[in-house]
Amino acid sequence: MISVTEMMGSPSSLFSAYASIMASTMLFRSILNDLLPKPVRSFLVNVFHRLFKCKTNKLTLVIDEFYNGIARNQIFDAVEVYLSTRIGPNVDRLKIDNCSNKKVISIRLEKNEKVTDAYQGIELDWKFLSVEQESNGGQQRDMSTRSASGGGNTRRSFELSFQKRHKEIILTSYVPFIQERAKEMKKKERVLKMYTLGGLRNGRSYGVSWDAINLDHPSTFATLAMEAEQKTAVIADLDRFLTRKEFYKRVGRAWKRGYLLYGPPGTGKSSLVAAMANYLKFDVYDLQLSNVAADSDLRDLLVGIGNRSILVIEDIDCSIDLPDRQRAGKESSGKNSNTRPQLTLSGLLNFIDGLWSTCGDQRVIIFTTNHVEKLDQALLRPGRMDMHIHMSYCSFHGFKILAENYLGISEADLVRCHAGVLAEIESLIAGSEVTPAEVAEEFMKSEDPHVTLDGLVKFLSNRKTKTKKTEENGGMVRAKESEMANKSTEDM
Ligand SMILES: Nc1ncnc2c1ncn2[C@@H]1O[C@H](COP(=O)(O)OP(=O)(O)OP(=O)(O)O)[C@@H](O)[C@H]1O
Ligand SMILES: [Mg+2]
Repeated sequence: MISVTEMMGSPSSLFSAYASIMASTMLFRSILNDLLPKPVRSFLVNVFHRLFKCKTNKLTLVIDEFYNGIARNQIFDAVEVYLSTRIGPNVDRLKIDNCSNKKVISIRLEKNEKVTDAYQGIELDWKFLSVEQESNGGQQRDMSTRSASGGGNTRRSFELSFQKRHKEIILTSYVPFIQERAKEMKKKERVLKMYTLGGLRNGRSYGVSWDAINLDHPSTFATLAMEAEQKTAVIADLDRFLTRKEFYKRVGRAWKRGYLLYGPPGTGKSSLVAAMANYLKFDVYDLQLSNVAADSDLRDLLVGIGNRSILVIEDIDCSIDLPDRQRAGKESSGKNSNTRPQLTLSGLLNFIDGLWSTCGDQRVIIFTTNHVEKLDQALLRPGRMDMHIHMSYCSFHGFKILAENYLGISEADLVRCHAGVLAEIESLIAGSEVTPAEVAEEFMKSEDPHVTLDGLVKFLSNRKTKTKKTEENGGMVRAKESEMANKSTEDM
């Protein structure tokens, strides 16, 4: 980079100097092209460039989006947030998006846009770059290149230029200042992100990565139908987790917490994940294990997860046929040992306990399952998942929360205006295996509370009759079977 300002005087002389340099560069190049072989040519061009380059008094810091091609560069994220407050009249193009229920518009620079800033009297020039990379056919990849926002194989970076003599102050004071400001801003107007697995580029040559969208899930602890003590226990656990940085450090444990949510479909496991994310203000990383082919991909993904985040692995029992440790061991020593290594349960557990624990703070991991009985014991043993949360069928308490959410009727109003139907619902709902999702669906059918509550009574009665019939049929089948069994023993 040539610092013309330092070498020349007025603007017109600056321009003519620049023009003459450009002209001589072009002339020099064309002579070289005609006369000299390529290696000599490139050598001379390098020397020519270096001659001018050594006169520059500007330093440019390059801040790539990804560090090592895997982990997000936290400075990049901070700069992106910080620069959104520094946009001046010279910027022509901006990207905006918003998260409807939060009324927050997030503003980002478009590619090649520039922003100027000043810090302790130092002039600073920022530029945002976004470059589509050529595919390299699976050979060595550019380690700063990943896709973070759905774009293909794009290298996104910021460049910060300033006078060289300010290097120390910029690195030791300005950059930390940006990080601090960004942290404050994020805390105030935090728009949560939901990360899912990105598409594989070039077949498998670029591995796997996360794509982000804004997380706009309305579920909160207030809207969640859950037993009161259970809800209080989960909230208290999260609060404790958030404030125990020193504790985790003192006892030498990674600052992470694991939750296993289990229960039938439609009982609110995914809703609880969203409520936890909204409560903690943590981003969510939704990992579909069935799309992860090998331990090495899993490692890349786990390292690429930011701090203050929730990693969710839904339906752990059926998302992948995780071979248990013994089976995996036997297979690897058998004839298939030279095939591509597959994702194993031990690989998964090791990442949770090992690698991931050592890099990063404030991580929550959540597994959900409909079939806790199918899970490998290794996953259930104490210390692996810190809290097991059973999401069950809708209770009377759960019904009242849903009535308030969906119909806007408080418990007091239910007692006052719908006492008769309320008593019926209380007796029907106990022991009936109706999920909160089913109750919520009944509540969606009409806006008139009388109609809705009567509808729910009908639904619960029907369910009770059906359950009774099924039980009776089951009983008859069992009686018939034992009768036949008895008969066959008598015949012998
Ligand atoms: N406990 C609950 N509290 C409030 N709403 C609920 C609850 N359970 C279910 N719902 C409603 O039902 C819908 C489905 O629930 P959700 O996806 O959370 O269930 P799930 O347990 O994750 O089911 P699955 O096991 O099929 O993934 C939600 O969008 C929500 O509207
Ligand atoms: Mg779910």
